[in-house]
Amino acid sequence: MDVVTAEEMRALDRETIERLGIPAIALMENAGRAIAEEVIALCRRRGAGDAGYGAGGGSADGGTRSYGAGAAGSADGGTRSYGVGAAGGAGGGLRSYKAGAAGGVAGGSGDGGTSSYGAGVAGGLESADAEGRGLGAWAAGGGPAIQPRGFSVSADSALTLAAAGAEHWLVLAGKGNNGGDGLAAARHLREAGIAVTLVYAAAPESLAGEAALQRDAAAAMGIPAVVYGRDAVDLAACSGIIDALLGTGSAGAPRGAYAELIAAANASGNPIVSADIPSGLDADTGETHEPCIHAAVTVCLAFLKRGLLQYPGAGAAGHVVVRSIGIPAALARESGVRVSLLTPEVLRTRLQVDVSRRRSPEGHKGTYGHVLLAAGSLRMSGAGLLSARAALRAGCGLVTWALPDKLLPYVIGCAPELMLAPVAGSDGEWHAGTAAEVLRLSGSRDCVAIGPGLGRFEGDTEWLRRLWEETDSPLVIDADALNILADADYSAWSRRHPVILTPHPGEMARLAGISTAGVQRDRIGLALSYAAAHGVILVLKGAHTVIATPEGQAYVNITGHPGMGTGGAGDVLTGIISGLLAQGLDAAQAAAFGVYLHGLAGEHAARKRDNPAALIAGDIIEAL
Ligand SMILES: NC(=O)C1=CN([C@@H]2O[C@H](COP(=O)(O)OP(=O)(O)OC[C@H]3O[C@@H](n4cnc5c(N)ncnc54)[C@H](O)[C@@H]3O)[C@@H](O)[C@H]2O)[C@@H](O)CC1
Ligand SMILES: Nc1ncnc2c1ncn2[C@@H]1O[C@H](COP(=O)(O)OP(=O)(O)O)[C@@H](O)[C@H]1O
Ligand SMILES: [K+]
Repeated sequence: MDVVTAEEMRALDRETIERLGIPAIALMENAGRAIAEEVIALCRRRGAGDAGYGAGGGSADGGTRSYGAGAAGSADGGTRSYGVGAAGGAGGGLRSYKAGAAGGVAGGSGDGGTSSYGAGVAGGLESADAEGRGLGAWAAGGGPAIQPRGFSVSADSALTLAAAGAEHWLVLAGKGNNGGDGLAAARHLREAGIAVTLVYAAAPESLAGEAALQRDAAAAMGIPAVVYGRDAVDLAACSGIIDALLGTGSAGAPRGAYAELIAAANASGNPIVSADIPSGLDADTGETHEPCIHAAVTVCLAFLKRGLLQYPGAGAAGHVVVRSIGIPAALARESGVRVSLLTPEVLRTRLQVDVSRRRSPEGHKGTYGHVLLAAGSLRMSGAGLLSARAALRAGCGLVTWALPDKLLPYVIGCAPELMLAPVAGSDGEWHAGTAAEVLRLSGSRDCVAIGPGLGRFEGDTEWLRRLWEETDSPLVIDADALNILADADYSAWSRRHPVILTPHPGEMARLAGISTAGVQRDRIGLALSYAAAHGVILVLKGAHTVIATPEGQAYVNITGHPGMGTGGAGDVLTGIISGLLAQGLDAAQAAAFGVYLHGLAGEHAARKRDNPAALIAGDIIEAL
């Protein structure tokens, strides 16, 4: 699934309208319809008493694929493959992305529009609803009790709601195309029997283009409308709010009526469904302006926007559903969009990773590679142990752990599967003179990982430079080895094999020479620019870890759990990536798949505890 900036989205929009000839109003209609369907899905879930938004009914849409990324996301045996709706329907290409914390399989909206009677049914509520209405209408019309062969009738299950009369939604409409999307949604909701009132943020006469057409269509249907600042509006007096104030055309903090409506909507306590992005969010960076909508659901149109994946924006967006609106998905790649969500599909198709981690029937330990780890010091020997054990669990054949010799007696037996290679360090610390020994050990290894628990020592820059320049295999650089790099001007260091850097935001700040807040402001943008400038694979850790390649490709991971914020979790990641490298994955594959597996293991580990706060790094290894 591709992830775009606002500018890329505008270019894709133009391309669709101008080159493919798909009218802008058609895209807006599709957007409005999609938003209305998601509002109805939310109403159904609420009717079913589901407070979280992750447990809706199944999908009747053959083209609907849901991707669960919540803490207790879809339990699919750990493969996280897409859930495909049971029955066929129209409307292919609809994809949803679930980022909420609530469990369950994300419920797509049903689209039984072209299905024959009784087929194309969604799970639970939707099917009963669709059939019930269809029968009722038929009977009321006095038609035959038995349908003639070859003739079929069905209600539009996507737009049917059993208790529609209990709902009244306000549509907050800005004067741009985002407002136009909201106005189109209002008509579809009205068609579903839901009461709707439009709340214009600006004088309706100021709307232009397609948004003005939507304004006129809504007026022609007699949908009631008020103008904020001119008419009295009580945002608490409704059952839900569509936020169609600002989208990707938003610039800076919301002003005037927009700001007041956003604040009032948040204060109303009503669920808010945002069109495309929550108003007040920077669509590119994920920064939230003051004020910013706190949405229950965001119906993102056509492609995921970067801001919806980056915190705090990802938090403000609630449950994110990406809906296709008629812009061909393939256009993104063709137009040079280089950021994608790290899904199993992306791992398989774009990164060519064998996600099954299949073993050859005739394989042996030599088949799966050998990791050399230079890590651990007196006070942080556990970091090395965690990395080494994680590398083994990632499936590599052998792991040799090079460590200061004083530590040897203490770690012998901790992990009998490991090979230990003591180097000079009678005080339990690393020394510059060990470079030659580490280099010798690295000679017959498939990759080298440096850093967890390493500590700093005199001459460490020159020590790292030698390993950087002379090891004849891919390198993974973590923890204190990153701090050594940050203090060195390593741009002149030569390197023949790929390097993977795995900084957390604090380490990234030191590497980039900016503040940690500066790192978090636009993680995707920073990861891309740093990786390209320094010719490294960059793994910027934290919630929604970003993996960026020197060639300008980035992947955003959504596996993981807040319980993973615990000492040593990063050491485990270093081990996993190294273990995958040793098995022959290339650097981008190992970094991306390693991050993905690490997050997945964190989720599994969190589920095993009574409370995920109890999670410790070793649990992640055991859950691999
Ligand atoms: N493929 C696409 O890109 C499509 C986009 N659509 C929608 O169009 C949106 C983009 O529409 P627009 O480019 O018209 O822009 P927006 O509708 O996001 O906002 C632009 C309007 O808001 C005002 N504005 C901007 N920043 C403001 C601020 N900080 N405070 C107050 N007012 C502000 C501007 O003066 C302008 O009138 C998307 O987010 C999406 O919802 C859909 O119509 C379908 C097609
Ligand atoms: N809220 C979160 N959601 C997902 N993953 C997280 C979260 N918090 C931490 N992690 C993951 O846990 C790991 C922590 O790494 P790091 O900060 O380097 O820990 P340490 O240095 O103690 O090993 C990273 O891979 C990070 O992405
Ligand atoms: K919006």
